[in-house]
Amino acid sequence: MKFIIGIGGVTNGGKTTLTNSLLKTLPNCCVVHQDDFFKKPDQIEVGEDGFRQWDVISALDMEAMVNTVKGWQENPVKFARSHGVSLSPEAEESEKGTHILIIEGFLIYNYKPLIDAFDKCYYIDIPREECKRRRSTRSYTVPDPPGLFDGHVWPMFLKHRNEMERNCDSLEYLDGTTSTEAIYNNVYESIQNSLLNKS
Ligand SMILES: Nc1ncnc2c1ncn2[C@@H]1O[C@H](COP(=O)(O)OP(=O)(O)OP(=O)(O)O)[C@@H](O)[C@H]1O
Ligand SMILES: NC(=O)c1ccc[n+]([C@@H]2O[C@H](CO)[C@@H](O)[C@H]2O)c1
Repeated sequence: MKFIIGIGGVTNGGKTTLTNSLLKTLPNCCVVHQDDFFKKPDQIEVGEDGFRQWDVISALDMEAMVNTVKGWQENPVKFARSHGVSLSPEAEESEKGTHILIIEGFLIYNYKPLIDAFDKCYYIDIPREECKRRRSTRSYTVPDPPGLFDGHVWPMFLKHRNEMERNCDSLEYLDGTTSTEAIYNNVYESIQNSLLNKS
């Protein structure tokens, strides 16, 4: 059985933290991080507002991301091996066993060719001020210029959140201000229930 889990949500909501905990405990579990598909800085458009437009879908090579997901769907055993993920003896025999893929990122529900792939769609939310506070402690490969959060990151987040709600009808919202343990326990239990129902 193949099972694809989406961990979406606002920047700094805790997607990577949750994903890393799930990767440690879910069996035969691979991951695709949307941030790995950002285009190079010189390919990112500069908007009328003067900011490089990082928080839009065209900043990402989504075709390459979808192809990576297809690679896992076609041969999860080969994908796991080439990404250093160890498999249970049962899962080593291709069609036997359960293979899980986590797709993690801030715009994973805003690209139509990806939406149908998900068996489960989680979405982590945090309030604006908490998001701004957490973001100010982070350092990305390209540091945020002054004013980026208020001028680009948050307005784009609001736009995409509306768009996503129109695209997806099976989102499960998670409160990213609760403890990392509480979020993990909640999601782990929900995944176990879904796996039981699918098998
Ligand atoms: N439940 C939580 N409570 C408080 N802080 C948290 C929680 N989860 C994550 N954090 C903190 O928030 C910051 C962002 O976490 P993380 O990298 O997991 O978010 P993200 O959603 O993957 O962000 P991005 O998409 O911008 O990379 C980190 O400093 C992390 O330690
Ligand atoms: N990973 C990167 O290359 C990069 C560069 C510049 C900005 N970002 C930010 O990452 C967040 C998504 O995780 C977005 O809010 C981008 O602004 C990422």
